[in-house]
Amino acid sequence: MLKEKIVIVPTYNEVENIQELIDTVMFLEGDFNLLIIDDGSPDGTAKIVKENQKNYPDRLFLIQRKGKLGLGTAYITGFKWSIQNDYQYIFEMDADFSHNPADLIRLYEACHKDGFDLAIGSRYITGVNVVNWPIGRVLMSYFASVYVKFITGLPVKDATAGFKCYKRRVLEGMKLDKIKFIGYAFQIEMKFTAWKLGFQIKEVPIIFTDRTKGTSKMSKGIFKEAIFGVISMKIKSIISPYKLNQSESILSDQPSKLRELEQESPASSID
Ligand SMILES: Nc1nc2c(ncn2[C@@H]2O[C@H](COP(=O)(O)OP(=O)(O)O[C@H]3O[C@H](CO)[C@@H](O)[C@H](O)[C@@H]3O)[C@@H](O)[C@H]2O)c(=O)[nH]1
Repeated sequence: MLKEKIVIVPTYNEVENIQELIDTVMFLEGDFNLLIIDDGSPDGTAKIVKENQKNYPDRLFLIQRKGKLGLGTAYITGFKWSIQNDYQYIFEMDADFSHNPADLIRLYEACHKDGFDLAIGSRYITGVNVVNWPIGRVLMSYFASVYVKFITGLPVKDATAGFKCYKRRVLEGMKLDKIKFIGYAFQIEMKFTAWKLGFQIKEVPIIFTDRTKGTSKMSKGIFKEAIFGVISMKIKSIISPYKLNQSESILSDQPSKLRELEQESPASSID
């Protein structure tokens, strides 16, 4: 199996969605592989992933962490694993079908055919393409993007979007260990860092449909982190401008780097 595309999906209590998600991604045209980062979901999400691995031993992967450590650190763990395993196109996607897996193909094409470094599935290119979110959540999300643009200048209409395709070099070019946010502010920080490093970004219009199964993990803490985080990110970028990661590759020395990764996340196991 060609190690070209890997879709990273963080999960916390997604037992009602995970089986359908695996089936959908595995049957999608284009050979997308799937990496689930589960944070010890008490509802048994990881158990279902493990059962499915028997059918897709070379395409479905699972990293289990011992507790709920946040969306941001889950993705950073997944990015490092994906680089380590030589993937070229690395995707972020939610587990709950708010992102339509069929749109993975459009994100891939924006990078592969059109040559962009980072493709973002965007809700706010033409109006507001969000279905079934309460009006308060839509307004918060929309104005979060306006706020981010006002403070930082980031030329992206959907700053908190969590549906993306990165070319490998974007993630290699970042100092992933310096990414500091763990909630949805992580999504802003990743885009801001890619933009500051000069990568080419394309927003691809998508329709975001609220989950019909399970619950959102949005909290007041996550909201606060985003509000204050944007200001601190902007100040940090003035004090010490972003620079490309100059080490040959963050994972060039594989055995020793693997050891480092294991030491960093002693509470995780990879299947
Ligand atoms: N491993 C792990 N996964 C997590 C955690 N918190 C959330 N997740 C997983 O991350 C995905 C998104 O979480 P939701 O809680 O469903 O997000 P949302 O409220 O629908 O938020 C959406 O909108 C945000 C703001 O626009 C986006 O930033 C976000 O990515 C997402 O698209 C889901 O697959 C969920 O299981 C965590 O601490 N650990």
